[in-house]
Amino acid sequence: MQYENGMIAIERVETIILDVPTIRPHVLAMTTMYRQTVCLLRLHCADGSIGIGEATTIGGLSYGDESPEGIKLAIDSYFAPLLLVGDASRPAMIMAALGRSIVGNHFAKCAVETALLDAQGKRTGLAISELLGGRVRDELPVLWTLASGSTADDIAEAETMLDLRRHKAFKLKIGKRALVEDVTHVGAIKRALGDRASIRVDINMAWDETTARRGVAMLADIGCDLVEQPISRNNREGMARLRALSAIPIMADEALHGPEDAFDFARSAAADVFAIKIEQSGGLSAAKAVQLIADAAGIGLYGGTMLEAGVGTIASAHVFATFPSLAFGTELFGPLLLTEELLEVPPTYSNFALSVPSGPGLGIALDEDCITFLRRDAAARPTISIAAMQKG
Ligand SMILES: O=C(O)C[C@H]1C=CC(=O)O1
Ligand SMILES: [Mn+2]
Repeated sequence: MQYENGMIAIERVETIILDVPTIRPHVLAMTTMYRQTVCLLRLHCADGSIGIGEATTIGGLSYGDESPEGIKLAIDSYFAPLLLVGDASRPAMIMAALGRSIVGNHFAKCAVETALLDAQGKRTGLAISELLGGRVRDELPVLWTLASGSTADDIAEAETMLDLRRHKAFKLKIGKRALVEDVTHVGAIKRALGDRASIRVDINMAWDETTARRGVAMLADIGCDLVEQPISRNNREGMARLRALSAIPIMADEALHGPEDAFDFARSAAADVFAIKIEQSGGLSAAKAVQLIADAAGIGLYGGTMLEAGVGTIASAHVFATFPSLAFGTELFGPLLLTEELLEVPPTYSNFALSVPSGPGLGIALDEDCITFLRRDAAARPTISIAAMQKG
């Protein structure tokens, strides 16, 4: 229904769970990923526009407090009734209404806001980055995570990425093994790559503060450039103490759940850098608010990922493209970790950067055959093989 007063109804809210294998096991302190599970959202609007959004987590519930299945349930049961009475031409009004009625659920809110802005962009002819105030860059530097679980394989992978000119900054996932073993692993990779690459580490909260104090000093000595979330997301004072002692920047990730956390981190001088994630922040506008707080406080910025597939990655890219300064680049490599490409035209990675699409909305289209193939609820999966699909 298109209302006489110009309101545009949302006629259908569609959520789909997709399971996508990873190209290799991805070893993090809290889980090893063999696949990525995506909750895909489509908002079918009365003017014929369809907005798409994505909510993706890492390792089900092992990283944060929302899971893809839980997000689907929340959207189907609690978001949909509110969306179905909303005006799709007023995304901010809908998001404010959702904020009043639904506590938390940041990942689900992010998927909804992405889909609303995608539809709004399609109907106005503007890219999401332009709807968010305008982009200041068309390309984003992209790092790669070395997390195969083997030092030799990680070095070989990094050499390949450098040869391909795809990545020249690498994040190593540590915290699972003993401290000295981890530092030896980082040191071996740094020695092998030398000045050709920037090496950073992500501990994913696996250390206590005492271990972190030793670990950060050891990492600084071997040429590591950045330490991400070394301790619990609940230990903000510990982060401030580590930051005060550290010779290299300390970055907050898991502890940052939107503007309120960002404000408190800035006030407590508890991080040098913020890893901004659109899902953890509670949506694209909330991520923008985190950026503004960081800029005002002189905190450096890094564009983070929840290892989203194409939709969430491009939504993040639109937001990060609006950041005036992005001193530490981004890690928007999610689609490259997956064996299947969900988009009709894959994201472009070249010269160590991701190109931000410029078409209306997200500027992307889903590959419907691939979605049909990957959806968990497919009654009968098509017999066509993935290899055959890739050949076209
Ligand atoms: O940053 C995280 O903690 C999660 C994620 C981002 C890149 C990666 O490999 O894992
Ligand atoms: Mn992290």
